[in-house]
Amino acid sequence: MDAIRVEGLTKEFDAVTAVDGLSFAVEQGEIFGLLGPNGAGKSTLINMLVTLLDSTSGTARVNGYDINDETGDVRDSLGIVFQEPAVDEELTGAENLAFHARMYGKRKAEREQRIPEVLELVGLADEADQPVESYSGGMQRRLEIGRGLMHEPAVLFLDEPTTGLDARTRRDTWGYIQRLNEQSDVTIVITTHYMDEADFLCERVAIMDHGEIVAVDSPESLKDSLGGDVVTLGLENSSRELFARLDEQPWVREHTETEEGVAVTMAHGDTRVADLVRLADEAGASIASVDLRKPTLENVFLSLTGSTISEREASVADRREEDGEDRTTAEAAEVAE
Ligand SMILES: Nc1ncnc2c1ncn2[C@@H]1O[C@H](COP(=O)(O)OP(=O)(O)OP(=O)(O)O)[C@@H](O)[C@H]1O
Repeated sequence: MDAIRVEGLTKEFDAVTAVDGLSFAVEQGEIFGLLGPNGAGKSTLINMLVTLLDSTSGTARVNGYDINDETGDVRDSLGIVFQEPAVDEELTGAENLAFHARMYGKRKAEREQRIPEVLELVGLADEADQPVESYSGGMQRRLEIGRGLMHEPAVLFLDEPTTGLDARTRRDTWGYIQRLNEQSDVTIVITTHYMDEADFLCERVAIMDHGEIVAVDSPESLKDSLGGDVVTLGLENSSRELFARLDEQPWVREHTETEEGVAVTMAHGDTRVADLVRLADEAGASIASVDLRKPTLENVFLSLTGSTISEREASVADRREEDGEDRTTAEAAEVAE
């Protein structure tokens, strides 16, 4: 059974189709990323999957339960960590977890067993009895994640888990997320607009744009679909012999003469630089420079959508500024429903 199976899921707000007929599946135990610029529809999708928002049409199952007909079972089987802080700063880490566990109806004995387990998982065992207001930003985020794990959900949703954290703390947080996925086998769904986060953390990534999924695959395959890494050799003398030798190599996908020398496309370019230097040497070409470029998920997004993520975010920000009032009204109507 898939952890999540989505079929034709759609959400329309008045004038906007925020999620447009999505179909995809998340396997059990994987870290799955929803990657896209602000406004792509990630939060709307997650809110439907966790049953906080009704869909306009389509279906989805989370842990086998239907999001329209079995909302209670869906909620019991998942954990969610929102972007906004949900822990009480005046309580200690352990007290926050105890409070959450009581809300989920866990008995005292269960709570006493689960709290230290969770604190250990998120690396806060030593700070369990300190007030949360003394925690750093990264520690608070880890406590939020721990809170989402208290009732042992099969699927954990993390909405933009490292937004607002500095670079070092973001990397540390990725490490904790990976470890808890390995240690507790929980399926993790992350929304992010950070390319490096999706690349580093996720086994598979769905790239979202304008409410649609434009590609789903592992970061490696997505990047590989662009044709491979490009190593550019700057040459002091143009060498026909080198081009002939490159033609003979089965691992060379393509080579093009450039102003400075030759650009060679291949998989795993970093392991081929030594081969290229040897070939140039054998062909009597002298190398002036070597440059290795690996495609990023940003390049993948650009090739699939024709814009960079930042260009998309800038245009969404402009649009939101223009019709800010309408959005607020629509949101209020939605909440009131
Ligand atoms: N309550 C609402 N009423 C009207 N339009 C909405 C509402 N919620 C979202 N939208 C619109 O739906 C689209 C998708 O928004 P959504 O928040 O799901 O995107 P996102 O990828 O999660 O981006 P962000 O990270 O900025 O939340 C956007 O065009 C947004 O303006």
